[in-house]
Amino acid sequence: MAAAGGPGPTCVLGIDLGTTSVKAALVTGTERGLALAQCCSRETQAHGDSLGAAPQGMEQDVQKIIRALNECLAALPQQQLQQVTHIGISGQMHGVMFWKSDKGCKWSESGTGPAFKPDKVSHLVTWQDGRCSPTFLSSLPLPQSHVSLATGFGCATVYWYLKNSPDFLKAYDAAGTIQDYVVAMLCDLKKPLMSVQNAASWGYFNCRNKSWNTDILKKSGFPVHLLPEVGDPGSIAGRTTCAWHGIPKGAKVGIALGDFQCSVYSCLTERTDAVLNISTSAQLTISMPLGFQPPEAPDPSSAVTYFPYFRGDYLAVAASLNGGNVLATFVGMVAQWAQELGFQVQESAIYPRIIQAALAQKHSKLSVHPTIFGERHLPELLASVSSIGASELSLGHVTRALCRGLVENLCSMLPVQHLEEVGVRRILGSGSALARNEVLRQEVERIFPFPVVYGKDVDAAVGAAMVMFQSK
Ligand SMILES: Nc1ncnc2c1ncn2[C@@H]1O[C@H](COP(=O)(O)OP(=O)(O)O)[C@@H](O)[C@H]1O
Ligand SMILES: O=C(CO)[C@@H](O)[C@H](O)[C@H](O)[C@H](O)COP(=O)(O)O
Repeated sequence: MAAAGGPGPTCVLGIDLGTTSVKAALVTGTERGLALAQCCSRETQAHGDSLGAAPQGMEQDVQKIIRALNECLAALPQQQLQQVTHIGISGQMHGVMFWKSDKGCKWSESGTGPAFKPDKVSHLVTWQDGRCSPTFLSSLPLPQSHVSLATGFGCATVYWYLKNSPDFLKAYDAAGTIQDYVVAMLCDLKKPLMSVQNAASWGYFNCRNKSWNTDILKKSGFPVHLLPEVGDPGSIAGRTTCAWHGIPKGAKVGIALGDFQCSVYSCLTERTDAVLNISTSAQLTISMPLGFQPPEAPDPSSAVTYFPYFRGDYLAVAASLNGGNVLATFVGMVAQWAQELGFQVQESAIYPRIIQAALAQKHSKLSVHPTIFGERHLPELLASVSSIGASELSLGHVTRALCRGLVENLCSMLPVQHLEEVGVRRILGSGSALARNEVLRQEVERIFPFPVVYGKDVDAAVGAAMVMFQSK
């Protein structure tokens, strides 16, 4: 880990509000550098198809996300939480939730000190939401942003509500990502604050002048009052207004960050590193040269987009919609088939079995193109399987081919040859789906002609904490 920056914090809490799980990490600063003292993760189980009325909608129950957050903090050692002076928060990007600014949560005594629960809040419409069809998106004004607009992006979702359920928006006066919501509750912000990283992920945001496309949005009736204030990644959003799970009142809270950028920040040390993150989704990324500015207009057909990082830097990212979520869907399919055959099998028991089965099958001729969720640059190209030989039908063959297909799909978006041309010398692996799946790691090591180094499965939470050590 990087060395602590100066006399600053000594104990920082990092949080990642991911799509599948919440991660918390306690990072301490010592004279020998930063150290991960404790960590915890809890699955949110927050998904639910019936949560939202929209077709292809993908919403999460904010109560369940915050419950997982509270469980994580309650599981961390109290005496270390009492030493926390800074809190860094990251989370799933693009998504949007709404709340009433004066009734966003209710504080009460929990077993480990004051904690909050959501009050007048909406569900979280996540980055996996598909309610905004290509036809609907093309009916919206053209953004002045280098990021192409896509379904699941906050501004697109707000437009959807404006057109399909305008009364829904009238019930709220604040909006943000789930991580912006948590920052606003901890610091009692009347107006949410959002980092450039998350603003860029919503669409209709100009990263060059760090401002929303307010004129364009206003002309089309967009409720611009819902747009958060925007600040620089790494800046301080405020201080906690009360003790929280033993963390003293007055702890500095960083502006909320993107989970992907924090995963990268946790491990990226050389500009010749490429980072491969496989969590619910998957990303392959390289640093752009200092001073790089993205093009004024995006190329919607490009598989690579430019994410704002820290200190005005950008990352070139192959951001796939198909990562751990494809494996999770495959496991769910196996569980469903077993149930239809009269057997009850827990999904948590299926993961180790399919991984063991695939470890016994070093090779598989099956070819799986795994994009069951499409890709933003090719939304219509769904998954396919080919080269299906009679001897290739075991659970091990299929799992091995599926893991290989996930990695090959990322490489089709950001080819190995390009990595070699820009001087990449090492792959840094992050994300739980990678950390927990040896077959996936084997396929990564088979496909990339570079050494591969792996982080832990709490990378974004550690990255969010590390950012606080650099803050003033
Ligand atoms: N028991 C398990 N063994 C291996 N992989 C798992 C297991 N449980 C979940 N996963 C994988 O981990 C992924 C979630 O990773 P995680 O880092 O928690 O996601 P996020 O950061 O997006 O919340 C799932 O999509 C699934 O593919
Ligand atoms: O889709 C993109 C980027 O466009 C991904 O970075 C996506 O936003 C992130 O994976 C989400 O923030 C979800 O992250 P995770 O829950 O998969 O860790």
